[in-house]
Amino acid sequence: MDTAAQARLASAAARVTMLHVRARLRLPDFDLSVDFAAADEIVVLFGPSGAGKTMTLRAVAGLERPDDGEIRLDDRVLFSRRPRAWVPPRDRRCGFVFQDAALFPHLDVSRNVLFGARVEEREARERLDALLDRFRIAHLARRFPAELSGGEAQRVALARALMSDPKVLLLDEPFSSLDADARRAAQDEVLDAHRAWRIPFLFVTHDRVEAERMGDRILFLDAGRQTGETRLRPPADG
Ligand SMILES: Nc1ncnc2c1ncn2[C@@H]1O[C@H](COP(=O)(O)OP(=O)(O)OP(=O)(O)O)[C@@H](O)[C@H]1O
Repeated sequence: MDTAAQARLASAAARVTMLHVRARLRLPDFDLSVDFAAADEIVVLFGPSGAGKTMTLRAVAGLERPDDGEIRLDDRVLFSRRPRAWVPPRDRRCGFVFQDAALFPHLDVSRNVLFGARVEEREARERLDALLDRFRIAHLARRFPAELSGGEAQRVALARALMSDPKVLLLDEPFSSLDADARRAAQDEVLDAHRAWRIPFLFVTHDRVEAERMGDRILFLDAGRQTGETRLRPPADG
């Protein structure tokens, strides 16, 4: 990768960010109630189907409005019940990688990634090239989503989410449709990206092996409640 572009990606990553999530959300069957913080680490949200993992990510991204609580990135309040505060999703600086990649079918790989851009065109082009390179998808730049494998599509989704220079990355069971080999490769890709970006990653899975492979910390969720927490790796210095 071009060294100037690499440095630019890395400098965006150098900022230390702390995400604070305290949210209560009324759901049809139970109240979701979560209270945790994430530093520049990978926090896995782990639990059975319907536990509230996706809803937690959606609340952080601003796709759901909690009934109570506060969500904060460093000092910036994204949501608060009292006093009232609400930052719309597009201004939250949260990258989101969905279960099925959710690429725009009518846009090629380059345009899908560029869609996340928040900067002027020349800089966006430079970031695009660096990200295509980093995620080994430069040779796929002109292909459309229907012409990609599942693993390639998720690499494009990851590049698109990071294109916006997010302060937090949300990943909702991103690899559940991949076979074992592709899944392992994709997990390595995310671990590698986390080492470079050093921002909080919230990673949802209901696969125990994946949770232990990916997480610095695992938060256990069941029927909307946090039922426990395990730290797998010590916090990074500083
Ligand atoms: N759009 C919605 N409107 C109302 N309730 C919903 C909606 N989406 C999900 N729920 C409910 O909220 C609860 C939490 O769902 P959520 O999708 O967060 O679970 P999850 O832990 O991510 O599960 P899975 O592993 O199956 O994706 C469930 O009881 C679900 O039925």
